[in-house]
Amino acid sequence: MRVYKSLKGLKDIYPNIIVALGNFDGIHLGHQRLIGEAVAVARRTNGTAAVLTFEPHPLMVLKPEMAPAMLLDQESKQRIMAELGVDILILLPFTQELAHLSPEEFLKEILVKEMNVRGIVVGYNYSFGYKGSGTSEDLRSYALEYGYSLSVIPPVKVGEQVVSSTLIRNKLAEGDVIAAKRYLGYYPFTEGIVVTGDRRGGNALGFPTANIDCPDGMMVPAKGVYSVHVELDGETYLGVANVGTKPTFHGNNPRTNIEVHLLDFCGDIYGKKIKVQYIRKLRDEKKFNSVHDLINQIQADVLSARFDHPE
Ligand SMILES: Cc1cc2nc3c(=O)[nH]c(=O)nc-3n(C[C@H](O)[C@H](O)[C@H](O)COP(=O)(O)O)c2cc1C
Ligand SMILES: Nc1ncnc2c1ncn2[C@@H]1O[C@H](COP(=O)(O)OP(=O)(O)O)[C@@H](O)[C@H]1O
Repeated sequence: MRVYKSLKGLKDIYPNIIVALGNFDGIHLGHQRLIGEAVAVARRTNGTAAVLTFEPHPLMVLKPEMAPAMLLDQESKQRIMAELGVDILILLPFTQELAHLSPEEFLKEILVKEMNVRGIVVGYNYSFGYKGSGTSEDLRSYALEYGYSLSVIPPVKVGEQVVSSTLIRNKLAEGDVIAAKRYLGYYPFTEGIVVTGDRRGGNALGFPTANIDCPDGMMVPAKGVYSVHVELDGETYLGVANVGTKPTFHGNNPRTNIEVHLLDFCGDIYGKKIKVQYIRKLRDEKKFNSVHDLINQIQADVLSARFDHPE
C-alpha cells in the first residue's frame, strides 16, 4: 500500500480510482465492510482501491476540545488498511480552507477534478463538506454526470447493535474489552515502547512489569487489571496488565499508566516495542493495605489469566 499526503498527480498514476471515504478510527467491522467493498469493486474493474481520509481528525482542527481519544494510532491504521487490500491511502491534511468547501465544491474539486474517481464507497450516515451538510444523496445526484459508481453501505450490526467507533469507545471506557472486540473484529490493543518505571516490580513484588509509554490522545480501557496477550519480537506471550495509577504506592497520582507482567518470560525488554492486546478484565484496580496483600492478589490474577491462552 502506498501512502500519499497530497492529491497532486494522482489521477495520472491511477486512472481508475475506487475511493472509500471516511475517517475510519478503529477500522471496526462496519469500516471493514466498507473498505472491503471498495477493494472488491476495484478488483472487479481493474481499478485502484483507495481510502481518502483526513489527517488530523477534522474535530482536532475544528473543535479540539470535542475530539475523541483515538482507537488506533496511525501506524496500526495503515497496517490494517494494507491487510484489507487497500492499494493507496491518501491522508489529506485537514485545513480550515478544506473545511469551508461546500459539499458540491468538495465533490467537484477534490473527487472529480483532482482524483477523477470512477467509484465512491461511503457509509449510510456519511456526511461531508462545510459543516457536514452533504450526504450520500448528494453524491448519488451527480453520479451520472461525473461518471462514477456509488455504493452506500448499510449499517453493520452485531446482534441488535449498530457498530460504531463511539459504541466501542464507550465499551472500552467501561472496561468491557470483550464487547469492544466483538465490534472491532480484533482484540483492542495498546502499542508502545517499554520505558523504566519505579523499579519496584521485579525487586519488591517479584513481578517485573514492562511499563509502556502510550502516546497522548489514544483511547485506553478503563482502569483495572486485564489478562492480555503480548506481542514481542514476533512471539506472543500471555500476561497480566494493570491500567491505572498504582494507588497502593502513589496516593492520588492522576496519571494512568499501562504496565504488563509477561508470564513465563524473563529478559530485559527496555526500549522494545510491544503490543498489548486486552483479552478480559479480571478486576478493578485497588489500594491494598500492604505489599504482601498486593502480591497475593497478583498471584491470583496470574492464575486467572492462565485460562486465556493465545490461539
Ligand atoms: C497484574 C497486576 C495487578 C496490579 N494491581 C494493582 C492494584 O490493584 N493496585 C495497585 O496499587 N497496584 C497494582 N499493580 C501495580 C503494582 O503496584 C506495580 O506493578 C508496582 O508498583 C511496580 O511498578 P513499577 O513497574 O513502576 O516498578 C498491579 C500490577 C500488576 C502486574
Ligand atoms: N516477565 C516479565 N514481564 C515484564 N517485564 C519483564 C519480565 N521479565 C523481565 N522484565 C524486564 O524487567 C523490567 C521491569 O522490571 P520492574 O522491576 O517492574 O522495573 P520498572 O519499574 O522499570 O518497570 C521490564 O521493563 C523488562 O525489561
